[in-house]
Amino acid sequence: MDNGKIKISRLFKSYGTHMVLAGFSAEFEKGKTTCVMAPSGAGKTTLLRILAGLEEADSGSIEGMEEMKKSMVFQEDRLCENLSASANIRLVRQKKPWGRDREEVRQIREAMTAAGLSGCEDQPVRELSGGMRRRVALLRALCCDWDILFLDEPFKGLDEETKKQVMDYTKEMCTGKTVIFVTHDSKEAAQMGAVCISLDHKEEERQ
Ligand SMILES: Nc1ncnc2c1ncn2[C@@H]1O[C@H](COP(=O)(O)OP(=O)(O)OP(=O)(O)O)[C@@H](O)[C@H]1O
Repeated sequence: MDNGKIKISRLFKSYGTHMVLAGFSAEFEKGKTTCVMAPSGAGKTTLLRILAGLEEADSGSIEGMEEMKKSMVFQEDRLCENLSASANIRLVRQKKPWGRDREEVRQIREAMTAAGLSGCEDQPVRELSGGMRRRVALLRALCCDWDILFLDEPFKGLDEETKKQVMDYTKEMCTGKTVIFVTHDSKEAAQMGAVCISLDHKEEERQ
């Protein structure tokens, strides 16, 4: 086993009679961003959920990520509506009460500023716009202790200018780390400096 790679071999996953993953195999290089591209419904989220341990494959193997701490941005924001933006970001961190750890306050403020959310720290997320909530969800996943990050269309719904700002910050935070990124948009993949692989292989695998 090559320690620098995550090796996925012949993953199968069906829902009832619907085969979503039909023997998917790939290698993801550690320390790099890999983009998984495929049309809608091809099974990208299913693959991420299996890799993140949220769902089991019917068969196949995944090697090389046993010890890795995982973080994920889902397609949905999955925020706690009544908590503030900063409290949502801190939910998945080990922490002292907010304000006691000056370094943490500095880090979160800096991240929020980088994502264009300066001034929203104490605002309940139910009062934020869709694009602001998306960025809180992204920061929550980025600002915790992780070895591998799964991004499921993380920039969806952001306007072009905000998207560029947030992508630049995300790329900086992901430099040298292992990221698996799902998108439909090849421009996003290029901007993230990602190596692209396709999931659109089902028919040839079935033959
Ligand atoms: N829990 C489930 N039960 C039944 N079918 C499911 C379930 N989850 C996903 N599917 C089906 O599996 C297929 C792949 O879904 P998935 O969400 O993985 O695709 P995707 O490539 O991420 O799509 P999109 O780009 O639209 O998000 C779809 O046909 C979907 O309806």
